[in-house]
Amino acid sequence: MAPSSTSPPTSPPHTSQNGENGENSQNALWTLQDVPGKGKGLVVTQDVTPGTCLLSEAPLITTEIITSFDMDSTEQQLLGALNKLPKADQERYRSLHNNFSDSDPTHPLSGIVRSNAYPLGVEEEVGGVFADIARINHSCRPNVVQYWNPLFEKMTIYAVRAIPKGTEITTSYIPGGVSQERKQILKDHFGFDCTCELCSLPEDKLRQSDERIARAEKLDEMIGNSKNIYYAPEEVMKNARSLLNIYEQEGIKDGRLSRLYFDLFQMCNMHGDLARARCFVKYHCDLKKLAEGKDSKNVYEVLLYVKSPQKHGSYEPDGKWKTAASDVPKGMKATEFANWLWRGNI
Ligand SMILES: C[S@@+](CC[C@H](N)C(=O)[O-])C[C@H]1O[C@@H](n2cnc3c(N)ncnc32)[C@H](O)[C@@H]1O
Repeated sequence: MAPSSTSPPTSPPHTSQNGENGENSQNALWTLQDVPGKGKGLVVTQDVTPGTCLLSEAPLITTEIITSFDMDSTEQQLLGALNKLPKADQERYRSLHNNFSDSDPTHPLSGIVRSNAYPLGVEEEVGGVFADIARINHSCRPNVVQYWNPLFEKMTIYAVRAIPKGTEITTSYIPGGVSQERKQILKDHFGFDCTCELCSLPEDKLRQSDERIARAEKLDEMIGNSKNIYYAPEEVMKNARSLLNIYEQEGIKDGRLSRLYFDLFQMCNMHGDLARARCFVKYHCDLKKLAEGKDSKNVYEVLLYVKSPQKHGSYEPDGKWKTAASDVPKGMKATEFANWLWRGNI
C-alpha cells in the first residue's frame, strides 16, 4: 500500500478532468495533504478505478527558455519567464518543493525545476513544471502513469491500478531497475532517499523482487533482439510469457508492459500470424488507453493496426506462422484461448 496521511487536507478537494476536452466532472478526486516523510502529496478522496483521469494540466513554465548551462544565467532566464506569469501562478511556482535549497541556496528557481520538472515526451530534452502534478510523490511501484499529450499540450495522470480512498497518488520518476540502481538514480538526480512501498519491503522480499526485476531485464533484452525475433520466435514467445508473469507478480503496469505487447505484435506480424498480431496489438492499445486516455496520440496511431494489422511495416505475408486476422478463435474458455495465443507456452 502506498502511504496515506491522516493529516487534514491543506487544500479543498479537486475535480477530475476527462482529458479529452478538459471539462471538469463533479467528482472531487484528490486533495493536497502532508504525507509523512515526503513533504506534501496528493491523496485520493474516493476509491479510484484503473483508467480514471486524475489530472490534466498545462505547465506553468517549460525549460525551452533555458539556453545556458551557466547557473546564474539559467536563474535569470527562469526569473524572466516567471515574471510574465500571473501573480497567482508565480506564487504557486515559488511554493513548490526545492530539494536543493540547502546545497544551492542562490538558485532557488532552478532548484524548483530540478526537483519538479517532467520531460514533455519520451526522450524529450524539454521539461515542464506543473503546479499540481509537481506534488505527486515517487513510487517504484506507482499507481498512476504520466503522459504528455502533444495534441492538447497537457500532461495527463491516469490511474493504472485501483487506488483505494485515502491512498496517496504515486508515479515513477524513473524507468525502473533493481532497488540499488533505483535508489542511486533518485539520489543523484532528484536528491532524495526513496521510502516508497517497494523500497521499504523487508530485506528478503526486496531481494526476491530484485531477482525478478533482474530476470525481467534479461528477458526483455532477449525479446527485443531482432535476430531472436526472426530466427527464434518460439523461444521469444516462451520468454515473453515468463516476462508477463514477472510483470504481474511485480505489479508492473507501465510502458514496459505495453511495449512487450507491441514487440509480440510485430513478431507475429513478421511471421505472417495476423490473428495473434491482432490480439497483441489490441492489448497494447487497451493499455495505452488506460494509461493515456482514448485521446492519446499513441492510441490514434495503433488503432489502425487493431483493425488491419497487415498495414504495419512488420507484416510478412509468407511467414511460417501464417493466419488470417479473422482466425482469432471464438467461444473458447480462457485457459484454452491463452494456450492458443501463447502457442502452448502457458
Ligand atoms: C516533485 S516533489 C513531490 C512533492 C513534494 N513532496 C512536495 O512537498 O511538494 C519531489 C520531492 O518529494 C519528496 N519525495 C517524493 N517521492 C519520495 C519518495 N518515494 N520517498 C521520499 N521522498 C519523496 C522528495 O523530497 C522529492 O525531492
